[in-house]
Amino acid sequence: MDALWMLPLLLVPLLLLTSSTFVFYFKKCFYVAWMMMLAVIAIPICILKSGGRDIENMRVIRFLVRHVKYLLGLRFEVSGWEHLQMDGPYVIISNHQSSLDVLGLMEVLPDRCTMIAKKELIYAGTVGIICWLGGIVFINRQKTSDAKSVMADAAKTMLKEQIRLWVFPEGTRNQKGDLLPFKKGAFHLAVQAQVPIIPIVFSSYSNFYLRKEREFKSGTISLKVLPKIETKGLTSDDVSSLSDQSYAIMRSTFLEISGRTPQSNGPSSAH
Ligand SMILES: CCCCCCCCCCCCCC(=O)SCCNC(=O)CCNC(=O)[C@H](O)C(C)(C)COP(=O)(O)OP(=O)(O)OC[C@H]1O[C@@H](n2cnc3c(N)ncnc32)[C@H](O)[C@@H]1OP(=O)(O)O
Ligand SMILES: CCCCCCCC/C=C\CCCCCCCC(=O)OC[C@@H](O)COP(=O)(O)O
Repeated sequence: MDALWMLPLLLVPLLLLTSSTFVFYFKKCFYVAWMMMLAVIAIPICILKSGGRDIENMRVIRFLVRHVKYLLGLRFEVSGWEHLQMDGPYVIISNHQSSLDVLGLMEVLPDRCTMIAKKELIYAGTVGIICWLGGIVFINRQKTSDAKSVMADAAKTMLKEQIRLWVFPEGTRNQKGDLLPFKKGAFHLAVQAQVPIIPIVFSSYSNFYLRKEREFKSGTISLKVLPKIETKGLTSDDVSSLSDQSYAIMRSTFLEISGRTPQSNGPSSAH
């Protein structure tokens, strides 16, 4: 009888665990904290292995991040692996819905591949440090001329050091259920380096992750690697059509693997 007063106390955690809003915030905080902690482990390993900023550190980061999907109840179904089996440098472009994209990215990340990211990420504590150690190229989105010159340098480095770069051409995270119009940087980069573009499409997260509704359930994400798009012989005059071509195939793939039809999703290719 004495223990009866404890019943409400036991009910509180039970209610919390069944509340989807609580699960949402818990999983989000856990994700950030866990990645920060993984970065703490990765930093000394990377420094000991390669002495500082080096693209080879991405192997360490990839290895350490691969289990995180299980902790969040996420699964990735990858198709089109064969399109990544290619020698030499290339530019990967993919849609960008959330910071959770990092988990899918690490599923398919080829060797000698790093990313283009906004410069603010360098201030993200231990994650920022690991991004720097992994050779991530930081751009200032507020200053187009700076971003362009960093990308032009990146084109040279890609060839000199035989590296691959992953760019999110939408330029920002987007969960509107469609792709945002593409920015041109990734296409200039590929044309300047004369390397192929490999599009990779993540299916919509809307069946398990809804920011506004504060829902973060378990879910399966389809990741589709598409055939390369050649840029040999193209010039800056071809950048717009290259971007339009990439947008069209990625958008139709996005709608297809997200279980939607182009007609059911508002205006087509809204550039
Ligand atoms: C253990 C813990 C692990 C943690 C792991 C962490 C992994 C982290 C993963 C991190 C993931 C982080 C992910 C992230 O952080 S995503 C956010 C950052 N990424 C991006 O923004 C990439 C995509 N953006 C672009 O490509 C933009 O175009 C840039 C940023 C370059 C400029 O954008 P901006 O908005 O300022 O300008 P604009 O696009 O309107 O272009 C203006 C004009 O300039 C022309 N132009 C553009 N570029 C070039 C060029 N290179 N050479 C010559 N010309 C060029 C262009 O054609 C246009 O001219 P016109 O056509 O109108 O005449
Ligand atoms: C000093 C502490 C600062 C804490 C900041 C928390 C940092 C996040 C930590 C762990 C998350 C896991 C790694 C995530 C890396 C992904 C970054 C990302 O997705 O950046 C967003 C960027 O693409 C587009 O930015 P906007 O949508 O334009 O905005």
